[in-house]
Amino acid sequence: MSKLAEQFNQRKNFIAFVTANDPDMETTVKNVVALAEGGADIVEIGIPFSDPVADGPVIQAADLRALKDPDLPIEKIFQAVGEIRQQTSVPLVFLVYLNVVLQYGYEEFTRDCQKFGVNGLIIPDLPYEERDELTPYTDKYDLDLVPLITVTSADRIPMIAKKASGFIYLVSSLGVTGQREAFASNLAEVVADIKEYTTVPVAIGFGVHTPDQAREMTEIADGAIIGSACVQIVADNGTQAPAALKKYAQTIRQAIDQ
Ligand SMILES: O=P(O)(O)OC[C@@H](O)[C@@H](O)c1c[nH]c2ccccc12
Repeated sequence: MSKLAEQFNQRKNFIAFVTANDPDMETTVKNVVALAEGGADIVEIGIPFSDPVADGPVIQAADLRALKDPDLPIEKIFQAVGEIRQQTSVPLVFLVYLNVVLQYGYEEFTRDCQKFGVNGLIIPDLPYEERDELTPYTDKYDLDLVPLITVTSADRIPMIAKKASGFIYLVSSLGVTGQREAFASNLAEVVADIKEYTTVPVAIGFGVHTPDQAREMTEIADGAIIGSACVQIVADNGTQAPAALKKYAQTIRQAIDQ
């Protein structure tokens, strides 16, 4: 079983997200470790990208902060992962746009993911139809390629679910990443539908930010994903973010476990 999927055996998962190099790489390393210490089960690390089409204002702003280093070399992000790995075994997933992977090279990128200790990839702009161009490499280097399912992709669920690995990322509602007050009303049905086709765990993200919402999502599914709320804490606290993130993670953990 994959390390990501295995992580869901113990308890409902809290999956946190931070953008790499926001505000700098040293803080990113500390942020990921702090989130794990606070109770995050999996951490997504966003690779900053100049045209993050699926992202709302909070993560777009983080990408801008991260990219003030004009040519942020991906190697620097891999090195940071190596440093994180010396401090925690928390499963790590890269949230990366396809162009970044293409530029670096499918073989090289997936190889380095394995080498430095990344467990999976989420590629929001990878069309399902092109998934198989990458799976020879993700299989070779033992990485999970986490698919996204939207609440409107009902007829595609069987096809996507059958090929999923790690976990399935269920998008809570239409639109870009960022905080929302309301989610699609049929989330529980979509989860039930997915579970007819696979035993791969399902986590819900997009718009989750309060402890109550996190709990609500883990009642419906196997995990809750929180991105923009974590990134906003980084925006507000800069290099002091690790302590603030740890505290936030503890409140989410408590709400999920209660
Ligand atoms: O920010 P939110 O609304 O909490 O959603 C999670 C999300 O940030 C994270 O998983 C993510 C960041 N960038 C993305 C792009 C596409 C899909 C998902 C993501």
